[in-house]
Amino acid sequence: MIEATGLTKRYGDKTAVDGVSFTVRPGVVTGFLGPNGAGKSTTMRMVVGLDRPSAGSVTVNGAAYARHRAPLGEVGALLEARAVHPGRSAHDHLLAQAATHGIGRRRVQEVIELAGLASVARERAGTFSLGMGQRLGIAAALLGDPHTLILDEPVNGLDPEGVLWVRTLLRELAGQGRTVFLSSHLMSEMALTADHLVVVGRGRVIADASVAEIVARVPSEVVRVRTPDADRLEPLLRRGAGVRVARVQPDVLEVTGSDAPRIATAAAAAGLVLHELVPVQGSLEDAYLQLTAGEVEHRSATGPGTPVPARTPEGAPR
Ligand SMILES: Nc1ncnc2c1ncn2[C@@H]1O[C@H](COP(=O)(O)OP(=O)(O)OP(=O)(O)O)[C@@H](O)[C@H]1O
Repeated sequence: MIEATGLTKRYGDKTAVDGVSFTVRPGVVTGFLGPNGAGKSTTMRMVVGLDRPSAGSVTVNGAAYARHRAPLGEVGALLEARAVHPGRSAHDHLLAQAATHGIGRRRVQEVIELAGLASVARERAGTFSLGMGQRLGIAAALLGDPHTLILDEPVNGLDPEGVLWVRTLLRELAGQGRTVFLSSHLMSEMALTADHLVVVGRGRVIADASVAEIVARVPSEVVRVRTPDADRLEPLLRRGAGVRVARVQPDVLEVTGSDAPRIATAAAAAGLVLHELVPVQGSLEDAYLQLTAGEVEHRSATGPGTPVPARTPEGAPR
């Protein structure tokens, strides 16, 4: 369990984390989301004592990280995957960490195999790809068989097999009753991996709820209608003011600007049969973009809805 209370970090005039309070519970995967610069990494660094809070506090399993006698057995963290001596092999890197924390050689071999590093464990870590470096960072986080895992962007650079491995591993660890706290900018992956989300913007918590609750906050705009009478229903629905209808299959319409009761009423009045009438739920990405719309510090020129500038054949913007 991670408990942050009024956690604050200032760098000079800049308040990176601004009075953040949240609880990360055991037994579930909790995702930590927020735009670039929102304060996620700073918060995670404070959890493991790499940054000292300017105000407030954070505990792991009831005590500040530094107060734990065997911190690697309490918390495993992946914060900077590249924090490895490039001339050292993955095996030696893990062995050195294990030796300084009273962890045996057998556990080193276990995490090497668990992370899929067996074939490259004797190679210099400096030659590793981004994905292999991530695997090594995750192996190091697991070394002490910790109750709590904190992972900053664990799937960054991983291939699809690696992404699936991380997802399965984290869900298994949470299933064993451990606390799993991870950040990622990949919304589709977060939707598959996390049960609960803490969303931050400009250093403050803007949402703390289950994935399902956060997705449900976005009103469904599209209604999917399956009907053998699509040829007659389509023009009927189009008569409604502001209603748009897309024929996505011969017997399926996607309707925007109306709702399920109005569509059902119109169909019934005309004696048309419906086989399916489903409001289509928005994605986590839609919900996240709505939540953080006013919180983005570093907005790209081509945000959602912004036209992409046309390019000349040479590739230069016109
Ligand atoms: N050591 C530092 N000195 C000064 N400012 C810092 C320092 N570390 C972070 N910041 C600032 O604090 C804010 C939060 O940064 P942080 O890295 O925690 O955000 P983040 O949510 O992890 O971002 P990202 O998604 O880009 O990784 C940013 O504005 C950043 O520039």
